[in-house]
Amino acid sequence: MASGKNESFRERKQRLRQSFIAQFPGRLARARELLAGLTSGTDPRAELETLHLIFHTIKGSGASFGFDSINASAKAAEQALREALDQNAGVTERLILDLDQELRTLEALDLVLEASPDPGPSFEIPARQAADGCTRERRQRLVYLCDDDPIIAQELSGQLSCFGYQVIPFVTLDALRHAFLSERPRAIIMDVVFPEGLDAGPAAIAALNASIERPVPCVFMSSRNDFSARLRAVQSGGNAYCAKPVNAVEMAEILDQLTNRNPPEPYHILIVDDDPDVAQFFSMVLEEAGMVTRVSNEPERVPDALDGFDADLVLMDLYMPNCSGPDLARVLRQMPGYLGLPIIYVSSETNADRQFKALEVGADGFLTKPLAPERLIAEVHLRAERMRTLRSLMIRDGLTGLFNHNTILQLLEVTKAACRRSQTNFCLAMIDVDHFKSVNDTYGHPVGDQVLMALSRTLRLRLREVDLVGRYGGEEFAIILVGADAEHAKSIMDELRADFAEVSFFADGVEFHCAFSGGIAAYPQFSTASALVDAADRALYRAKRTGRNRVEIATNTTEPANMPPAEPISSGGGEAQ
Ligand SMILES: Nc1nc2c(ncn2[C@@H]2O[C@H](COP(=O)(O)OP(=O)(O)OP(=O)(O)O)[C@@H](O)[C@H]2O)c(=O)[nH]1
Repeated sequence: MASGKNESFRERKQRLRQSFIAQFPGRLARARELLAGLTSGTDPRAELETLHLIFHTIKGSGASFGFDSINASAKAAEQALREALDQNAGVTERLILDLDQELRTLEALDLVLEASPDPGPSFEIPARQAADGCTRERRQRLVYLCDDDPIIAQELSGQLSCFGYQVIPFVTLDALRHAFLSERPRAIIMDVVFPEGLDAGPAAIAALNASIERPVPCVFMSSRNDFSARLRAVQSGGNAYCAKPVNAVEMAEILDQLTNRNPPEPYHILIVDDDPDVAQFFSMVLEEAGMVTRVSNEPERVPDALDGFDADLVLMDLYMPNCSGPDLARVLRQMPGYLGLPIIYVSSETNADRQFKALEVGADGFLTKPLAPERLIAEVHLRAERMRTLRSLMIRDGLTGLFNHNTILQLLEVTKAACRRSQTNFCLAMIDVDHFKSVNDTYGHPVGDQVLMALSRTLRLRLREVDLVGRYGGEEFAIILVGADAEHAKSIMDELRADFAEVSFFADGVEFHCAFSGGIAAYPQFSTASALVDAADRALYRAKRTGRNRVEIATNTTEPANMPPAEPISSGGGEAQ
């Protein structure tokens, strides 16, 4: 681990420990004061609750900052108070004596002495996500493809280049080895059977990887689909296996995963803890692991903190003044949008019954303090990842991976509200594949699906991160271009249209191309979501009516809303365009 980063983490941790040490006497004094007034107080239960919270916090924070000496006494005091509260036993002499004794032990501690030197973190925090994901996404990635059949090698390389990969085909293993020595590719696509032998492909990959430290990701492709071929491929370090004939769209998806084309958005974690030092400590650990955090020390502020944060997960303290973790979880569960938000308690509460009770209100897990940073990172990562997967299933279209119909409409509303506030332009573009029925009728539905997947990939790859792309339905797509006026949006869509028309599709040995038409409606000329959709749709139909393979801008004039009759697929060369 780089020492600079490690040192700064240690320094910040040290600062939080110092803050804990500085606050420790004050917390004990407050406990002493409450203890002295216990027998004469007007609301002994409330005072017992406050005392319980103080000892609980001391125990949890102390453990988090590595003060083991605090644990036994704080735990004993907390337990005695918990029992008194649970049994409604009130303030007994025994309880006061026990608390007094534990408090004396704590008051006698010298944390300053104990605190130095700081042992430092005993863990490695994974490196931050690279921040240049967007630039990298647009850069072409070098891939080697080796197949002794020159037609397959050329065809597949050509198709994959439409998906943003620079694919170099080789027809011999020797040529591949030679190229590998001079420049390392991001991935290799490898045939299995070569003139050298039935397993020559996997053997060559195993040999190449044996000579380097980090193996290059490899996808095997073969007309052999038997178990032993797949086993050999796995044993040679293959990451994926495609049976021939290879589908270029699927292969592109595999390459995306292997070359990490779309680095994931960092996880967004909200930390709720009434102890600012503990909250800061968790925040520091998670941010060092590349996550984005927001901290709230007051439960009543949590809804505001969640607003606009797009949290993947909430880490929540169990005992907080005025509003416990379970109460807060209940409040959130009753608010629109937070029903499925994962809530994980982080507490030094070890009693299984109380943990279970806290979970019953709809929380998702319990992490017990003290919590080693690497465990905190792993747990948060795992749960946030699962949340993302589930959420993605709900908001994305299964075929293309784009936002589904409902989601893109919701995003249109959200964009409109944000752009109204910031007085920013945006456009809605609706596009529709031309003569798509003919593609299905001529080449079959699965080939039609490939066209839709290829179009969605073109949109995802070429548009900016801030643009939002959804499958509006069937062969129609909706794109929200933030910050663009109508003319700018038209030039972007025209460029995309030209790119897409270049993509070669192959079916039954026939090459064909597809095109799309588009309609653009600009905000604030059309100022509601439904007016935008309506206007973009009408402009789209004008584009269809006036020849297809073109993009039109919506005007305020009334236009006919009916689709023109679809023309039959053009003959000659199998062109669907
Ligand atoms: N393969 C495939 N086809 C789909 C899907 N969703 C809708 N379709 C087909 O898309 C076709 C749309 O055809 P039409 O609306 O007649 O229009 P078109 O042939 O694209 O002609 P124009 O839009 O007038 O250029 C229909 O045949 C639908 O069955 C899908 O998910 N996959």
